[in-house]
Amino acid sequence: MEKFKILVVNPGSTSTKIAVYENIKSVLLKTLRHSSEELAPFKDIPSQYEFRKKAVLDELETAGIEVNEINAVVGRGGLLRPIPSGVYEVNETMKNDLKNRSGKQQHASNLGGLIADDIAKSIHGARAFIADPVVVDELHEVARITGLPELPRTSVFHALNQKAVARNYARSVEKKYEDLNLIVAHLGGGISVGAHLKGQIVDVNNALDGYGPFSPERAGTLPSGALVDMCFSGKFSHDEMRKKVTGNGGLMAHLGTNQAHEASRRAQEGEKNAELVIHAMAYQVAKAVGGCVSVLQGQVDAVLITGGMAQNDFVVGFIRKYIDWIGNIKIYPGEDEMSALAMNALEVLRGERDAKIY
Ligand SMILES: Nc1ncnc2c1ncn2[C@@H]1O[C@H](COP(=O)(O)OP(=O)(O)O)[C@@H](O)[C@H]1O
Ligand SMILES: CCCC(=O)OP(=O)(O)O
Repeated sequence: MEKFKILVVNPGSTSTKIAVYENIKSVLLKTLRHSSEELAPFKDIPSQYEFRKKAVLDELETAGIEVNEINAVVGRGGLLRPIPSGVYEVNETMKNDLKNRSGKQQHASNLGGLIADDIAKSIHGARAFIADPVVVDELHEVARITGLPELPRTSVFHALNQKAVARNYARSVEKKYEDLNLIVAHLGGGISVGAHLKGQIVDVNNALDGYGPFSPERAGTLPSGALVDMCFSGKFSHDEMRKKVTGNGGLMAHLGTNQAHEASRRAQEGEKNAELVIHAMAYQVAKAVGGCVSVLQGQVDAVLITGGMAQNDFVVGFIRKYIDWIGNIKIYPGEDEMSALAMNALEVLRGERDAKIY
């Protein structure tokens, strides 16, 4: 069987994850965590481009992996226009949108497709892809409506990992994803809680700058009147307000760190405010899960808790206190994004599926 080498590049808000697969076998898997201090010198996400790309190339060099032997580079997809789930070949339209479409709405995942394309271009014959970007949109029409017609709800979340973990669970119980009703809570730098109705994520919060639980670096749902007044107080620029909502909100605002494991350690060492804030974050996650139970009309096969913070029993313990009554809670610590990205690319390289055109 032909052997394909696939480089996976996954820039998150608080990390850069790098992997290399030879067919289905992982030969490199590395998570670089970025503290708020490390990212502070960068004025915005585009200016992190060289830093994140160098991190990827340095890891390959350290691991002794020859770049020229790579057949495909697959990146986590960013803030494109809303699109169906799937694997997409990086093209000029996509690159243009990754650079320009989102305006002041920014996320590190925008760099995934760009870095993938850049590295692939330097290798003879290599291809560049993204898969299940953060804008995958399967919302039910009723879930889109807000109290202002000009501000509908939008789908911006951990689509890649939500789908990958949900499919893993389905495999583990020998059922089809499309036959199950699942609730998936991804607890990363941002937090998303999605209602999966027979394979479609019909409701999910906007984990970036919309609404939902606050997270290590996002403010989540805020009192809208007070937010409007703050915007017009004259004390903050547009960019500063944006940064409060995404980047400097959540644990960052309350505790000065975007690293939940540090916040959790402080809480367990007796820092009362750290404990209260973590409890509050967990409480908001639990309320979102409860909302999804209603969306699924009580027909829930399982609740899956995943993402970086799912590795932490202290955080997960608070959530479970409020949701254990639902039953069948499964924990998937970390994420399955790297292998999901690699397998998407592998299937295209093997000709088992077509890459979609953006
Ligand atoms: N063992 C752990 N305990 C608690 N929090 C953790 C642990 N490992 C990672 N995290 C937290 O998870 C968050 C990052 O989630 P992750 O999904 O890995 O990254 P990103 O959102 O950047 O893609 C950070 O706040 C990090 O501190
Ligand atoms: C942009 C939505 C997905 C998200 O929040 O990802 P991170 O947790 O990696 O920042």
